[in-house]
Amino acid sequence: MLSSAKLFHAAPTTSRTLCVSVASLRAEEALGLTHGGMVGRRKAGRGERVRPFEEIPHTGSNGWVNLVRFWKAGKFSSMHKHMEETFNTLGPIYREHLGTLSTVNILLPSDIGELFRAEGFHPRRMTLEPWATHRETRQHCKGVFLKNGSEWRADRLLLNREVMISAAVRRFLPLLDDVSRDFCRMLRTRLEARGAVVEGDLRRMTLDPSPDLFRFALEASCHVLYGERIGLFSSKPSREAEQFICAVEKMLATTPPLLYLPSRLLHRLRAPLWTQHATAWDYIFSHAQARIERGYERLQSEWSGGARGAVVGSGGGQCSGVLGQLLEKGQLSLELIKANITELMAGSVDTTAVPLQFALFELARNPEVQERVREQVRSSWKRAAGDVHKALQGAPLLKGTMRETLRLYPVGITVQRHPIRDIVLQNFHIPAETLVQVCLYPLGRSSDVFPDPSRFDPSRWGRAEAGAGEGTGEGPPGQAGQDGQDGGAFRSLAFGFGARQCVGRRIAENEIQLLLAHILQNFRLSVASTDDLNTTYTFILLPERPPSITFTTL
Ligand code: HEM
Repeated sequence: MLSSAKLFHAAPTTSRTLCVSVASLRAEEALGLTHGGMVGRRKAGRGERVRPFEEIPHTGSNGWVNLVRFWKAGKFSSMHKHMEETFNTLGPIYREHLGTLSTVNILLPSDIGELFRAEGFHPRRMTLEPWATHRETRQHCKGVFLKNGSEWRADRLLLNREVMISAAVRRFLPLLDDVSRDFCRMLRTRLEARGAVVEGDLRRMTLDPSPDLFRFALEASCHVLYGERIGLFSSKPSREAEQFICAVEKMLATTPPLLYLPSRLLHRLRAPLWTQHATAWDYIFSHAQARIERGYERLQSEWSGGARGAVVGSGGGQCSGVLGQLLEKGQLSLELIKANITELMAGSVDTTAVPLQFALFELARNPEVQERVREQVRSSWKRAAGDVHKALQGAPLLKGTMRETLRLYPVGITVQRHPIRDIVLQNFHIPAETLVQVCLYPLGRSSDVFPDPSRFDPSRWGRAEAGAGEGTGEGPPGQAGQDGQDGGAFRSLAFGFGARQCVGRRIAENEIQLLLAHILQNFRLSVASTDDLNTTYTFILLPERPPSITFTTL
C-alpha cells in the first residue's frame, strides 16, 4: 500500500501547478462528475489511491468567469441554496473559484472532524479582506475576529474569561434575564393598548416582531458589554439605535460581494460599494467608541470615589459589563479593548435577533412542539424558584429549540479553516493552507446527517444526537469532545468549533433561550401560513420577508 505521505509528496501542491492542471479541466466536464446524493465516499482503504487535489469536482476553473456568472444570476443572495444544489450535483466535496477566492467545500461530519484535527493551536479562518482593509486604512487595531497567530490567542484567552467561562455566564445571566422580562412587559403593554383583538380575557395582536427583536438584541448587548441599559423599549424609538442597526445591516450586506474583489484596490478607486461598506463600519466604530469612552469616564469617576473593585463584577454592586471587567483588569491596552468591544458589538445584534425571528416562526407553525417546550419551561422555572441558571438547565427543549433553529437557519452559512498540515477528505488530498469551508446550511438539511431533516424537532438533540451534537463546540474552547474522535460529532456547528469558535456564543445562547422562555410563558404564538420561509444571504442568513407572528396573551 502506498502511504498517503508518499502520495502527498508525489501530488503537485504549488498554486502554479494547480492553476495549470485545473485550467486544463473544462467546467462542464467537472460538473459532469455527479454522484447522485450526498452519501460520503469511503476513505482510502488498503490498495486505494488517495486522489490528487486537482481531481476534486469543481464548479468552473476560472474564478473571474464564475464571478461574473454568479453576479449576473444574482446568486450572492442565494449562496446557501447554491451550495446545497452543488453538493447534490457534485457530491460531498467540491472546489469553487469565485473572483480572488478559491475554496474546498465540505459538509460531512467525518470530514469536519478531520479538518478540526488539523486546525492547529492558532486556528485560521478566511481573511475578511474588506473588514481588514477598513481597519488598516482607518488605522484601527484589529480585534479577535481579524487577528491571527499568537496575537489572536493572547486577546482571545482574555476575552474567554469575560464571556465564555461559567463564572462570566453567571455574571451576565441576570442582565439578560432583566432585558428579556422587560421585552415581554413591553409587548404586553402593547397588547393591552388599543389595536389588539380582544376575546374574553385574551388579547391578540399580529405583528412583524423583527424591529423589536433587533432592539432587544441591542439593549441586551449594551447591558452585557457596557453594563448600561439604553432604554430601547420605551415608546419613543431611539434614532441612534436605529442608525446603529442600519449601519450593521449595511456593513453585512456589502460584505459578501466585496469578499471576492480586491478591497484595497476598491478603496484606492473609492468604488461606491467600498465606500458604503467603509462608511457603515465608521458609524459602528463611532457608536462603540462613544459608549466605551462614556463607560471609561464613568468607571474612572467611580474608581476615584474609592469604589474600585467593588463596582466591577457580580458582588452585589453595580455591574460594569465586559468593558468594565477588561478596563479593571488592565491586561489589554485601551486600543485593543476598543477594537474587541467594537467587534463584539458588531457581531452581537443581527446574529441573535435573526435566529429569534426564525425560532418564533418555527414555534408558531408547530403548535404541538410549542406546547411541549412551554410545559417544560413552566415546570423548570417553577422548580428553579428564581435561579435563572437552574431554570435553563431544567429545560433542555429550550436549548433544543435554539439548536433546531440554527440547524435549519445557520446565521453564518459557513465555518472556514486553513488546515496546518496536509489532510485527506473524501479520499482527496488537501494540501496544508487550503481554504476549506464547512457549509452549514446544506449540512443542517442533509438527510445523510439528520433523519427527517425538514422536521422542526427540538427533542432530536436530547436523544440519539445528544452527545453527537455537543461536539467540540460545547467543551472548553480549544478542546475536542470525546465524541469528536469518530466523526459522530460536528453536527451542531452554528457557532463554529474548537478554540476559535464564536466568542459570543454563551451570550447568544443564553440571550436566545431566555427571551424564548419568557415569551412562551407570556404568549401563545401562531402564524397565518405554515408555508416555508424564503431565505436570503447577506453575509448572514435572513428571512426574505420577516414573518408576521400572532401573539396571544396566556
Ligand atoms: C446565534 C448567534 C451567533 C452565531 C450563530 C455566531 C456564529 C459565529 C461563528 C460561526 C463564528 C466563527 C467561529 C469559527 O470560526 O469556528 C463566530 C465568531 C465570532 N463571533 Fe459569533 N455568533 C453569534 C453571536 C455572537 C455574539 C452575540 C457575539 C458578540 C457578543 C459574537 C462575536 C463573535 C466574534 C468576536 C467572533 C470571532 C471569534 C474569534 O475569531 O476568536 N457572535 N460567530
